[in-house]
Amino acid sequence: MAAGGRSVLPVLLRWGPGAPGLGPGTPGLGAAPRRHRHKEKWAATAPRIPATRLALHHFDTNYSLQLRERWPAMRASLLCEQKYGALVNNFACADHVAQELELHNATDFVSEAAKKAQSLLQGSAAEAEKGESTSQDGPGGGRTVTQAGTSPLPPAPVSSNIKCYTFPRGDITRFRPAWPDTLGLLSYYLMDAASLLPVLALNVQPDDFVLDLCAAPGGKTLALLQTGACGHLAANDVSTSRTKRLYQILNSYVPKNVRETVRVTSYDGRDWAELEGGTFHKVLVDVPCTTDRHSVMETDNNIFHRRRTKERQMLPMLQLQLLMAGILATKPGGDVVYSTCSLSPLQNEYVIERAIEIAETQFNIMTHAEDLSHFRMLFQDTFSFSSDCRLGELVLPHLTANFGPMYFCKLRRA
Ligand SMILES: C[S@@+](CC[C@H](N)C(=O)[O-])C[C@H]1O[C@@H](n2cnc3c(N)ncnc32)[C@H](O)[C@@H]1O
Repeated sequence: MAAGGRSVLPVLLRWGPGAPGLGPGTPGLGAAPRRHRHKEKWAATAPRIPATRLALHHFDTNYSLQLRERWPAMRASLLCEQKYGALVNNFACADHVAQELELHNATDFVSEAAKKAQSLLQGSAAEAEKGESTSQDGPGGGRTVTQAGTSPLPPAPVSSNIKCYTFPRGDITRFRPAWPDTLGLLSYYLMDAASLLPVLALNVQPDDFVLDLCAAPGGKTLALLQTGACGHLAANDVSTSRTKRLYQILNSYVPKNVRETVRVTSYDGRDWAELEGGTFHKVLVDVPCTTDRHSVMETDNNIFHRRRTKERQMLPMLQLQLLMAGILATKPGGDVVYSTCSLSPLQNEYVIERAIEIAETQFNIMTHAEDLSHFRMLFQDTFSFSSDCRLGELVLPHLTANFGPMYFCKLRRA
């Protein structure tokens, strides 16, 4: 591969704030700062509006157009306490953990989905068999075969090594903090349960080489390790302070002999392909985004702070560059999962579409977005999904299932 993440920069730059659809007032990105003669005086005397209010105003403007009558309920959900899932730590001696969680009426939504997938698979196999025998036995059998052939495709199986407990819809019980086992490893990790979906979509297979390009603080890295399937895991994050949190998570949840196999780095992910192009079977690109829920609730590290306007406007560009680096880091035939925790199509489907186009036109790499609609079917008891996504899937915050937002899309490199 001649060109890496950075060398594609001139091409990608055309997709900056000056490009159509990303300029001032563009839905999802907010207005660019305006030059004003009295700006300094204005800035000195204007009342400080908290970043959380700026975020809410921005979302009200854009998401009310995008989501229409569904926005008020989603807005209320974003402003309410979010739900968590308890990712069970398979490395801890935690035999009784599942029992205790089940005693409190929590269920492992991953194994529930796996059971559902299994019964759907058996159902469609039986249907196909029935269709076949009818076609052989009776008159007009050809028609019956066609009917059996049009039944929905069976869903792909779900990794059963990952276990994550959630309380049922409408139940807002909180998990108690995790406790250490005799070796000091914590029993479970509390996270937005929707964050597991990109990891499940990656579908890590035994001995896969896996790259987690934007890994810190490490919830998804930990989930990837729980599969027990990674032949090699590289966890990278440009931020050294956030990488320290990744180390803390590894130290608290993963035994020494396993964490020593994880390669932790702090490179700018956009440069990855220059370092190691085409080497990974599976790549997770969980990009920085407007973190919609955090932005309306927390003042700290808020991307809607006025001094971060430019950074926020450049997010889709950074996301695209990271996704391109992820595609270039993947082996032919390998998979990339891209994810954000934003509702904005500019950070979701548009980034995917542009990446597919650039991979083809600039690098002669063909990629296609995989159909993940079976996720909607398998996980509908736990999450509320959008039905409007052109590519990938989007978990919508809902008052009875207050997870997400979480967008994820899987690209297969030809
Ligand atoms: C959404 S967070 C990742 C969360 C993480 N995957 C998890 O599950 O805990 C996005 C991360 O991207 C990192 N990041 C931002 N720019 C980056 C870059 N150019 N290269 C690599 N990482 C970057 C940020 O430091 C941040 O930790």
